[in-house]
Amino acid sequence: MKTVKLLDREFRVSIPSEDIDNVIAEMAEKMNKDLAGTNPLFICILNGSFMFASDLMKQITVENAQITFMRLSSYDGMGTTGKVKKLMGFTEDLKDRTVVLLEDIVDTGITITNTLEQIKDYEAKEVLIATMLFKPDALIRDVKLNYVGMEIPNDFIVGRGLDYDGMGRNLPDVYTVIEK
Ligand SMILES: O=P(O)(O)OC[C@H]1O[C@H](OP(=O)(O)OP(=O)(O)O)[C@H](O)[C@@H]1O
Ligand code: HPA
Repeated sequence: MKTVKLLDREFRVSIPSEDIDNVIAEMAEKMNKDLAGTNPLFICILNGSFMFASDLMKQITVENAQITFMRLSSYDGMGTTGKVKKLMGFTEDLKDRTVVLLEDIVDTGITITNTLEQIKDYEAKEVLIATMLFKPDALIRDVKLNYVGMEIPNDFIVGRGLDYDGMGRNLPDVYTVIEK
C-alpha cells in the first residue's frame, strides 16, 4: 500500500492520479459542449483548486474562455472553522457573464455557498459550480453542483491540490488519512 507521512499523520493512496485525470477530461468535454458561445469566465478558488483548474483549463476549447482567481480559506488542520476568510479578490466584471466557479472539493459546502453569497451582487448572468471532488455525506448546505468529477466518502484527504496544514498539495494522487 502506497503511503505518505505529512507532519504527524499518515495517509494511504485512495484515488490514483489517472482516475482523476479521466474525470477531469470528462468534465472538460461536457463543459466544452455546454458552454459553447457563452464567453465563460472561470473563477479558480485558491489555494486548493490550482491543480484542478490547471488540468481542466488545458482541455477547455470554448472560444473566449477566461480564467481569474480568488483566494478563500476556512480550514484549520483537518476541520472547517465554519468561517470563510477572503484573502484575495478579483477585478473582472461579472455582469451578464456566465461564471464557472472551480473548486477542488465541496465538503460541508460552507465555502461554496459563501462564495455564491459574495458574488451575488455582481449580477452575473448565471453562476455554475464545478468541483473535482464532492463528499455528499458531509454536505450541510443546500447547493446545486453543475459539474462533479467524483463523489468520495466523508474522510479527510490530501493531494491533487488539497492539503493538511499546507502539506501534500503537490501529490498527484489523492490520499486518505489513516485514523490512529
Ligand atoms: O465545503 P467546505 O467544507 O467549505 O470545504 C471546501 C473548501 O475547503 C478547502 O479550502 P481551504 O479553506 O482549506 O483553503 P485552501 O483552498 O487554501 O486549502 C477547499 O479548497 C475548498 O475551498
Ligand atoms: O478532506 C479535505 N482535505 C483537505 N482539505 C479539505 N477541505 C475540505 N475538505 C478537505
